Amino acid sequence: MNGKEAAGRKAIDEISDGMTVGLGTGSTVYYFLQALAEKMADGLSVTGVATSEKTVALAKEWNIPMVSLNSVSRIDVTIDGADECDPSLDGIKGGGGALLYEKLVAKASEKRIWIVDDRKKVEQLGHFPLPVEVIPFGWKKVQALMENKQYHPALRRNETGEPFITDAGHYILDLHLEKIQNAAALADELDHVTGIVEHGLFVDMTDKVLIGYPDGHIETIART
Ligand SMILES: O=C(CO)[C@H](O)[C@H](O)COP(=O)(O)O
Repeated sequence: MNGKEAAGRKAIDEISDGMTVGLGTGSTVYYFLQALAEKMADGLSVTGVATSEKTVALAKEWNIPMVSLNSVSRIDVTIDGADECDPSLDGIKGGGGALLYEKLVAKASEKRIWIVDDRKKVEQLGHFPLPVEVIPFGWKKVQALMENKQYHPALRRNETGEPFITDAGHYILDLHLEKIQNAAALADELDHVTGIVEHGLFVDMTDKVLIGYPDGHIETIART
């Protein structure tokens, strides 16, 4: 057991029969999907809405029925990972490149729960590079703007050195900020830059965080 596995498996307690569940992306969500598949083999019935092609593939492998975001009127709960989470339950997501679909699914959800290991818990956001999804057309203009603002953008690349392409066909600029003084203000600023499709700041969007520790225990922080 490690912290990610502990948190991922604990999230199964949030799921009831008949729910429509948003399925996040990443190595912590992997453990949640595994636990979900086990429960479904025992008779639990849920429908999933995936946040990435990777999650679609895992869900198919584990026979978790999937529907598209367009075809559901509501999602009961979404279980997703995060790259950093601060004491107000704001965070950075998109380390796996799925931030756009993750935010769309999160916004369509009644309840949003993050599963993280203890290394993701921070006092202040920003040490983890902030992913910003940009359209390929003219992306260097957005990069130049981010450079002018001293946001230290770096184009994300894959193992072969090519630009990383998101499931929606966009590029990612990772902003090396070190410290984010005001997450809401930065989110608002990035929301208004032409060419930026989405960013990985999730502000006021999470209801509960399950933090897993290496010894298997869980710390729960809920929005009050
Ligand atoms: O935002 C994400 C993907 O876009 C992930 O939730 C985040 O990167 C955490 O991943 P992991 O659980 O593998 O550490």
